[in-house]
Amino acid sequence: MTAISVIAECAELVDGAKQLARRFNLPFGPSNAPGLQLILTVRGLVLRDREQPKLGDVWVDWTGGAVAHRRNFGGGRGQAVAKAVGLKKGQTPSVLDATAGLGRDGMVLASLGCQVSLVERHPAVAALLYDGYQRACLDSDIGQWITERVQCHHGQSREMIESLPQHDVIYLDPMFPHRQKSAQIKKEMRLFQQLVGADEDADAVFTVALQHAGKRVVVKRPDYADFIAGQQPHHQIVTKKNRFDVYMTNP
Ligand SMILES: C[S@@+](CC[C@H](N)C(=O)[O-])C[C@H]1O[C@@H](n2cnc3c(N)ncnc32)[C@H](O)[C@@H]1O
Repeated sequence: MTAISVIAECAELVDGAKQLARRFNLPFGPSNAPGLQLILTVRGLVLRDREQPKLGDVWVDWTGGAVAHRRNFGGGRGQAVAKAVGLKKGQTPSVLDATAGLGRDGMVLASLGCQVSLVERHPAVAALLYDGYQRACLDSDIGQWITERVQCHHGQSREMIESLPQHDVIYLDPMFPHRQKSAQIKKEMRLFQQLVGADEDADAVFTVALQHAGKRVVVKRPDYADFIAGQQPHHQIVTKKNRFDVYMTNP
């Protein structure tokens, strides 16, 4: 795993940054530590590569930017991810997003009315996710429904799937090696890949998900990827770059 340390942007944030480091079991400081840094700033928690600052910062912002744009103009229930989980008029399934990452897909589903449990195992990604969640809960536009519909969990999804109450849908979007040359991959995604690496246990998580999902398991894959665990889905929703393989648990 890439080395990562937590630091504060200014003296007033040092206590908060130390608390965060303890909560996610990450080292605090020093400010010149090599590798990646989680920096607590006045606008929120950001991930930065000290040696490659041009890659920019990664953070979770559900109130503005691309996530808000997708929420407002992304196509609502017509979006592929919504169709894949079975969102229809009068049907808003509960979703356990077992590979939450920065929570973008989960957020789309919550904005459309689903109860969403986000599960993320990587401590730095989970810290970014919690930070974005806490800020979103306080937002005057989206805070109320975020608080009512979204829960964040830090842990291994196999364990969380077994311990959380049953959800209608288990959603999986494991990291998949990119086919493009690295220069073509979005800078943010490069930083994220460097941090998280490959999700080698995806097939095992899928097997547990099939045993526990109330209605279906949905797996997001790049268009060139094989089926997860070599298993043919019951149906697929295909977009330009991705597909959503849908496995019904009671076909
Ligand atoms: C491709 S990203 C997901 C992106 C996400 N769908 C989004 O919209 O932001 C995959 C994430 O799943 C997490 N992950 C993979 N396997 C996991 C597991 N078994 N338990 C918990 N988290 C897992 C990885 O750490 C990574 O952050």
